[in-house]
Amino acid sequence: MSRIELDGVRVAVTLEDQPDRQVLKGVTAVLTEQRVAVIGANGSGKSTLLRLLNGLVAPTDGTVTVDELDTVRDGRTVRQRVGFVFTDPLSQLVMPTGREDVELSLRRRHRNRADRVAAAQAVLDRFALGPLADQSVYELSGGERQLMALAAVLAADPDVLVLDEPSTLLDLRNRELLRRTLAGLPQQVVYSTHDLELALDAERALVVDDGAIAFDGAPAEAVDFYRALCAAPSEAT
Ligand SMILES: Nc1ncnc2c1ncn2[C@@H]1O[C@H](COP(=O)(O)OP(=O)(O)OP(=O)(O)O)[C@@H](O)[C@H]1O
Repeated sequence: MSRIELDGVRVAVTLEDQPDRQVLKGVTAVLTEQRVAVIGANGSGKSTLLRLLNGLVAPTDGTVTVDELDTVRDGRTVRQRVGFVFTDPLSQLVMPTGREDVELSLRRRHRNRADRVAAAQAVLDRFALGPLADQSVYELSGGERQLMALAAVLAADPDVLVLDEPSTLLDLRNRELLRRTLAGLPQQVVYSTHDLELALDAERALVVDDGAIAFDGAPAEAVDFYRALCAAPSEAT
């Protein structure tokens, strides 16, 4: 399993009315479990936390390492090892069709075209996406695109898979397919989700609240903590 370390990570952004808006306020955690879920309210900082893991977001202060590789200094290598599945599949699917996208992901593993084509077909079959593989990605439904984006990232066989709200667009059957797929993956998987059932599948769950890790532990307790947090009157009211 990989070892992900966040050490004193602060992420600040500059907004017109807030020159030093704190999106993450000093996050420290070592993630070694195979499946880690990140839950929390809208805007709490979950996506930002996940984006740190493959260098899509750089810490303003502190460091993030994956197997001792620094996500900023060794960003290119980290991105080869850490696959990232975006919430919006269209920010990810860069080729006209799903098959081409999956084949693109496989170019590093299979230099030979025939091997690449066969491997792409195997990945597409795993998600029952073969019949949709040659359609324009713009003609696919949101859920089909989401599965296609996951297939394309998995094709590259990353050591760590990071998924930002992977089940948002999926119907019940495809959500179950996603759950089975994540449960069966040999690599480390870190995902954010508003789907609390999906969160319960993890071995460890982080609850993010207002840019900080408010709870870190067993998923069932994390879900209880999050429910209590949501039930508590907000400070703003
Ligand atoms: N680059 C940025 N510039 C300005 N604000 C940002 C930036 N990145 C994140 N934020 C703000 O930081 C907060 C946390 O954003 P983030 O996307 O991490 O939240 P989230 O927990 O994933 O939310 P959701 O559940 O709605 O997807 C939000 O208020 C967001 O608007």
